[in-house]
Amino acid sequence: MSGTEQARKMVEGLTDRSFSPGFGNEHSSEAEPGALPQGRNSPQRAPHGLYAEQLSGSAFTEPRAHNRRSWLYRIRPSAAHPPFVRVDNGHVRSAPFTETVPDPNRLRWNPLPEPAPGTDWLAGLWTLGGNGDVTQRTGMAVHLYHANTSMTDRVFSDADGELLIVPERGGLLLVTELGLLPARPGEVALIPRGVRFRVELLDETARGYVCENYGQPFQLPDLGPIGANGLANARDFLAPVAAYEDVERPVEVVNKFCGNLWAATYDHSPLDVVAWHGNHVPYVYDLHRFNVIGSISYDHPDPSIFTVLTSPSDTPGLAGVDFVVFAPRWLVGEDTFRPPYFHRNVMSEYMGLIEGAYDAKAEGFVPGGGSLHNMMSAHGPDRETFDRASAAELKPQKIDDGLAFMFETRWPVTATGQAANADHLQKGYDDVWQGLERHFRP
Ligand SMILES: O=C(O)Cc1cc(O)ccc1O
Ligand SMILES: [Fe+2]
Repeated sequence: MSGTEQARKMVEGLTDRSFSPGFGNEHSSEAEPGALPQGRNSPQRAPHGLYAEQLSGSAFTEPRAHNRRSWLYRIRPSAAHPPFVRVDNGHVRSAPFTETVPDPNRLRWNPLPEPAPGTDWLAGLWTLGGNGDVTQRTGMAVHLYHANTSMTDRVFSDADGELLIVPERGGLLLVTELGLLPARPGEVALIPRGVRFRVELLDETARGYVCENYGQPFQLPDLGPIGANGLANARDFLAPVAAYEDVERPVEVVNKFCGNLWAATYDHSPLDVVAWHGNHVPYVYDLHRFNVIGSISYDHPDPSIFTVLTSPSDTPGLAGVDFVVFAPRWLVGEDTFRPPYFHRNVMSEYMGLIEGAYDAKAEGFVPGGGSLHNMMSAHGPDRETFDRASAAELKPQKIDDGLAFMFETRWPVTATGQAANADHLQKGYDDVWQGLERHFRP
């Protein structure tokens, strides 16, 4: 059986009981009866001879509402490993991004080229740009991936931040310390800072996007006057249940630490957590569950209304990074230019397309590609979209042929050298706004 078939079989075996729902919950799970200690975290001898280990994602002293940690009960402690040594960073880059100067121009890329045979998810990870500083735990990076092979006897963890994975083509099976999470195009998965995982492919190739968030963990946005329900509902986020592997053979553990990749070979799989409890957990979310709220009178609402997850910065209301989705919805605005308006924003916007088309761009913005509109850059509908939307008959219209998203950040995104010089960087993107004639004739 090929790796892909095996991964598919594992996913077919998953049921509703293979997931623990809720956002930010205290989850608990055991893969063997009695493996999870009751009434305490650190008994003198953990059940079944397991080792207890705490993994924290926040300082111990942070307010309870922000406090994140999980207790893992594992076959061997993570500490049992030889020294980590530097390995090639491949196409992975980190903040501070200094290979190019921040560019005020509007940039747009085609999808990543085909990977060489035998490229796994980590080898296929390619950094487009970002901001902040990994050592200060501020900012974010935009990565893309294109892979054709499952990770085998190697796992990855990121000390620099959490990873929001946005598959665009091909399903993934994330085999994590806390259990199994499938993530297909249209779903997003989050791996918390420091959690080890392996990516197996459910299809021949896998392509997608990753937001690496160095800052405060993503949380659900406050709803304000929207009320107690809406946007992404907490119950639709799914954490895994405990599932461990008992593998005694060399496994390479790659750790991204302060911008570089380091590796140590364990003599066993570190995905050996038999039971766990806590709230520092991976999760998956189906973007089709997003409850889209918009204008039912007039005007195009600001895209903050489409926020799925937000990573607050130290200034209230000013996100280090927001994850925003443009999901199928009805447009009913009267006397309204319905697509995104022309704008110059203080926030910087990286946009990607998961399927179909985006309502502000008639062509050139394709699934697997992406655009970067840095702070204050002028953008909005291309000429074709402007002409069409200005003349359209305003009957109720369903936008149902596209799923686009945005990583929106308070700091400008500086491109990596490989992104600024990529063959797949589109030439002449500015032209989409050419030919917007003057109509004003006083
Ligand atoms: O297409 C964009 O540029 C993103 C965007 C969408 C929108 O509906 C309003 C403003 C905005 O920046
Ligand atoms: Fe924009």
